[in-house]
Amino acid sequence: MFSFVRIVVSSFLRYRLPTALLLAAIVVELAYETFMPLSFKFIIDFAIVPREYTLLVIILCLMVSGALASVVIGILRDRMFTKLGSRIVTDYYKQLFEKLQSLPTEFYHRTNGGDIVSRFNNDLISIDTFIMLIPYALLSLFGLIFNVAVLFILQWQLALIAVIGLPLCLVGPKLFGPKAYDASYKLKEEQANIATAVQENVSAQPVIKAFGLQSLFIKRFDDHMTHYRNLSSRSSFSNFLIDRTTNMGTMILNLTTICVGSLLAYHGILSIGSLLAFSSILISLSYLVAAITWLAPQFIQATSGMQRVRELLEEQPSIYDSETARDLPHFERGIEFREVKFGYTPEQLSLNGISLTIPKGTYAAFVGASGSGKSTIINLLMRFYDPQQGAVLYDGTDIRQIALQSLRSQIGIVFQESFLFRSSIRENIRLGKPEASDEEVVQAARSAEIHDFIMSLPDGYDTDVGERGGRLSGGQRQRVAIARAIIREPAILILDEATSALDPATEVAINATLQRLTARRTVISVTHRLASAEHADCIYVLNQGEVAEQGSHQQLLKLPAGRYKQSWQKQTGFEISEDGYHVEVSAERLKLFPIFADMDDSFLQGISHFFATESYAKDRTIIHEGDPGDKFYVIVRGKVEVLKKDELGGNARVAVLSDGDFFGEVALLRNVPRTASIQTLTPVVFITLQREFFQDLLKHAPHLAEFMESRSK
Ligand SMILES: Nc1ncnc2c1ncn2[C@@H]1O[C@H](COP(=O)(O)OP(=O)(O)OP(=O)(O)O)[C@@H](O)[C@H]1O
Repeated sequence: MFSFVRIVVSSFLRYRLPTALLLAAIVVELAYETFMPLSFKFIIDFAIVPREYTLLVIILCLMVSGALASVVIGILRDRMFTKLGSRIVTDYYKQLFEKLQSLPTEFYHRTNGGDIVSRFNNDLISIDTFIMLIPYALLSLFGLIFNVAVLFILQWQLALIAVIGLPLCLVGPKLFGPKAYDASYKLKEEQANIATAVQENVSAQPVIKAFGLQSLFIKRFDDHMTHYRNLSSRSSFSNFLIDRTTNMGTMILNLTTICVGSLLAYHGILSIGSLLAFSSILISLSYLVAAITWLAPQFIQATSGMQRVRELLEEQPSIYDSETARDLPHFERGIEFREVKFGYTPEQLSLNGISLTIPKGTYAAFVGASGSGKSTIINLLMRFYDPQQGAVLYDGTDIRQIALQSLRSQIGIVFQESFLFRSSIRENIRLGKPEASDEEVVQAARSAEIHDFIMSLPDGYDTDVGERGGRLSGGQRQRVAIARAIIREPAILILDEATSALDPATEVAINATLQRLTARRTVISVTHRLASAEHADCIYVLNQGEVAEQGSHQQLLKLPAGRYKQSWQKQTGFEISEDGYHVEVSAERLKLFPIFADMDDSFLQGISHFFATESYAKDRTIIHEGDPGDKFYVIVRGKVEVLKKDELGGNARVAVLSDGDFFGEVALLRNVPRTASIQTLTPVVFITLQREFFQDLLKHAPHLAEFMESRSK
């Protein structure tokens, strides 16, 4: 609590003049408010009883002008304070937001989005509410001190009783304050959990609907609510107890002093005017104590809110410019990974001793199965993380010795799903180079081959792209993202699965654009789709965090039984029509599936005509665990995840499948329930074969039917 007061005081001290004026205004108001009850003594004892008319008029005039001055000064103070208070609060918002910009990717991987948002939504708002009450708090606190001082001037014995009794009022806050603080802090944590749960639930609606998980999530939310209810009632009850016990204290105090005061007045020890002044000061004291107890819960909420805000402000970024960091001069020679070992967690290495060099002006592609470490290469190249061993070097300089801003300003990156901000197309492109002229924006859009489309829109470059770019198609979004990356004329262009989430026709078109754009540039591409890497100068095939093979497409195809060759064979053999709605598969390719491996070519030729093409958007559940199985699926393009129900009723990912992978072969032979659910992670094109067609064909080849049966047993 003291640190909260210290932080608030230091925030005010940054604005010394307005703070000094504010305090002066408060002193004037206090003087008037304390004088008011005291006026009874002067009016009765010095003017009415001795019948001093002139003095009476002077006192009344003083009271009226004092009231007027107090009102005017009060309004000025309100005006001044609202400006000062909101400036201080916006400073906190800014500090927190700036902090978020400085925190590394690793922080965002381990922190819930809802928790961060809740620090803005709940914690800063409780601080805001209390700061706006500060003048009121100061008036109440200093009012208490001023009034007690006046009591001593009036009658010290009686004042002593009041002062001894005052701590009675503080018993409640002392006893219940820590409990209220604790409950308030936990309540805020739970509010953050609820925000996270709601945020996750909204994003996961397609999965929730597809798997019929509504009741499971309602049950989980109920658990949150039970916890929230308990914490909320604990927090409020502690605050009520503080309020109630303080009021009891003031009641006892008032009663005692009024009784004693009346007895003193009866015996002529205290004048009537003093008794009246005394009791009205006591009444205002009770109001002040009530005000302070009303403020206590706000103070407690703000203190626990400030604790959570400070936790975030004190978060130490793991990636920052070292004191010796220098700007990277224009990128000239190349990038080197030297014996790089890196793991996101101590238990698992995601890159295990990577050594390679990418010379300037070349195209390097990283390919490999899901989880092989492709994205991790980019995370280290961008210095989102630092390696635990070895080093990443640009032009021979360790990346840790390069100023981050100068490094990233030379890199343009296109992600798999490029985030567009809710503003115009022009502004989205310009984000790549904030100082770019309109001509440069148009030039970048032309290079990304989206200028004509933009010009066909009624608002052209001023068209609002909608939330996350939702008013544009996936391909258009990606082209805007390409324009955003190249407007800065980056020395290095990074493509992180840049075309993987697109439908086949759009993918082909954007790959063609990229091929034109990437000529003579240093390009680093990460992709699971080998066709996108075919033209690279060097392809690195990653396997479990190591480079398993490297070389050009032709060199890699020559490696006998090489990983690349196998993956290439797996991903090729499909002919996709231009619109992407029809896929032909060759008999040769079918032979690579174990179920067809021993069948003769003419039979496979026959089967190939019975494959249907099916396309699905991202986040669709195409197979539910337990459903009857009647189809064999081959992924022509795209990624799916295989999910199995866990003990808690949720779905656990057991594998990720991509181009050339297949599932459900047993469904060709008999009707067995699906053993897992399949959900698309990107738009996916499948070819599928129905059991009834396959079985019909088998009828014409009885020897194969027998063979298949024997294999399946
Ligand atoms: N933030 C993270 N925290 C912990 N482990 C991670 C994290 N990101 C990736 N990993 C792990 O590191 C390994 C390499 O992951 P990476 O994302 O680089 O693979 P990838 O080849 O890009 O896979 P994909 O093609 O599925 O994106 C995987 O085992 C993955 O589980």
